[in-house]
Amino acid sequence: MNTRLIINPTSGPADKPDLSTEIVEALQNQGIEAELCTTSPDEDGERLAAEAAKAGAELVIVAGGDGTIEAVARGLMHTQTVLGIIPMGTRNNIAASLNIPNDLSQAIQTLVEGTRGRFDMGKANNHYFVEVVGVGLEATLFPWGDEVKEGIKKNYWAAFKSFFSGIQAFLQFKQHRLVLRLDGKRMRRLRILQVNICNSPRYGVQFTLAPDAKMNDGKLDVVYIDNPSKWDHLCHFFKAMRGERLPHERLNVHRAAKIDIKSYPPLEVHADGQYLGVTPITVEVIPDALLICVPTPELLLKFADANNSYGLTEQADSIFTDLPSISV
Ligand SMILES: Nc1ncnc2c1ncn2[C@@H]1O[C@H](COP(=O)(O)OP(=O)(O)OP(=O)(O)O)[C@@H](O)[C@H]1O
Repeated sequence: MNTRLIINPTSGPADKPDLSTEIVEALQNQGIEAELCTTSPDEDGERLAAEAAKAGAELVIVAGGDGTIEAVARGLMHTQTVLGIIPMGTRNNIAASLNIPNDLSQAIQTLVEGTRGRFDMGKANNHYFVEVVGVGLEATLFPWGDEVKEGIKKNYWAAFKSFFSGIQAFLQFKQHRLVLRLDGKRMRRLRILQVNICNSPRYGVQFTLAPDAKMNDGKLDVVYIDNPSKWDHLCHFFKAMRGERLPHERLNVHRAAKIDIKSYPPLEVHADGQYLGVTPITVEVIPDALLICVPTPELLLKFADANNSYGLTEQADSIFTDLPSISV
């Protein structure tokens, strides 16, 4: 089978060794001969993936974190090339949302014995994303989050300073008035700190903000607390980090295919951590945008029996048992 392997050798924690050789060997042991390409700071993987799809590759395997997987996904959108995922990042939210294990041998077993299914992506104005759009406080804080993440890899003092700048920005941030339209229907005006529009259940620092979001339902989950205090907001996110939902009477979850947001004054927007500017914004689902290789329910049971430490997210029942597994 015509296969390309795209590796980001820098994905994951700073002390993680480059596992390229192990990955290539582990694939070869399973009969997968892949053409190896590596990403660089100027080539995130999108072009490498698009090029492979154009050349007729049946499978593009990406070994990297969420940023690299997302770039490769963009390159494969609306093609017949299957995306295979070997999670190598720090957070691995996309893999977790698709029940793909972090364990290298199980991820490769998924490529061999798994099944392919079509999954949705999202579009925020003209930007394609896989996980989430955040409008408001989170988008304002994201640059500090990234600096802390980079600082932890390279310079603890810089991470510490960024952390305190982030706290200052959090304290200064005020509620905004916002008008939300779901599938063209007008909603009442809200007062919010943040609205999230989720394609996948999990994103960021392992926030499971939309535990019921499915990446193959042709919808996006819209999550917000109307008129929250800063304390409500913190509790909401600490709960989401533990995979739980805050019991709060003004916590709202809606499902829609198209969401329009206006706010006064404008709020900052990010999609999967990339800054997109400020509101107004239109976010739409792109149904069935991507073919991805995922574990079958039987494989998930095998993985659970093997007692791996990975938390499965209950998407198994919506994953495609009727499609043939990918042959290598
Ligand atoms: N060869 C390379 N050298 C340095 N940086 C690279 C290289 N290839 C890609 N990058 C950078 O890696 C980043 C993407 O990292 P990625 O998201 O895959 O890993 P992560 O941040 O550790 O994982 P996660 O997003 O799951 O937490 C991008 O900023 C990209 O520019």
